[in-house]
Amino acid sequence: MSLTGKALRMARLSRRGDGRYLFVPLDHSVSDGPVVTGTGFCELVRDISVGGADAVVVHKGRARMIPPGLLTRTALVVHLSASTVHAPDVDAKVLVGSVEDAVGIGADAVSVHVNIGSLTEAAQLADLGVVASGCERWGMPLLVMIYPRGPRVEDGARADLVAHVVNIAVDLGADLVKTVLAAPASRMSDVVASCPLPVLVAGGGGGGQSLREFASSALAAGCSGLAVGRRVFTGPSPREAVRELAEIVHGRVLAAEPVPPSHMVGVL
Ligand SMILES: O=C(CO)COP(=O)(O)O
Repeated sequence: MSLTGKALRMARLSRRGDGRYLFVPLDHSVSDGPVVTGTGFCELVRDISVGGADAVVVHKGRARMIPPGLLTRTALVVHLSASTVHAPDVDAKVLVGSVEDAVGIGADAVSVHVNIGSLTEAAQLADLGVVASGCERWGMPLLVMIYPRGPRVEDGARADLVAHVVNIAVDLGADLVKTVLAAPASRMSDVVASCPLPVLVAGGGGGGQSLREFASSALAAGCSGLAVGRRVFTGPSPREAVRELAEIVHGRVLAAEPVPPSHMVGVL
């Protein structure tokens, strides 16, 4: 692959260079409410980085609060979509930023969320098209978070539906796709086989499965990675949770890496 902005940034997204990805989304502060108390955010990012995550996913304003020293080994994905639990339609994602915003922040990638089957699917697809064009112009990798989700979707974990939505992301310009783990998890291999791009699965709230079981079943089905948020940052030790996940995703324990000194963490 020749050196382009997209190729260089894509390489930064897989920290071990193995084409596997462990992302920790922290965009829940927009959708659901604060992830941690104000001053704890940088410590959380530090734990996530030391634990071995490949990237964090945050909105642009929060991204500006992360001390740069924390993002030398862990990449930054700026999320461009938003909706909240208070909306009349929680599935109606809107764009709240641009690829140019993300370039200015120094992002390694942007992400966009699309709910196929939602009442505003058409607008979300149009937004994806705009962002994908911007990503091509700027050499910015595009992570598309795409789900069968909305009033017209009876079973959003059905493998054929999941295969359909990931291929929409492929057709509209994604570089990486994030979606739901199909149920049963063994059917996720059909989804992965249908998709020419790396597929990451979202962590979800648990549903009775341990984090290790969830992660192992996703990787066993051929997924290229995970995006786990709540089960990292609501647990007793985000650093240990990330370490455990990194071992499953990358297949080996991280060699001891120096912990960034606290002066690089700063305060909010
Ligand atoms: O990708 C995700 C949110 O953007 C997944 O988050 P959860 O692990 O909290 O479901």
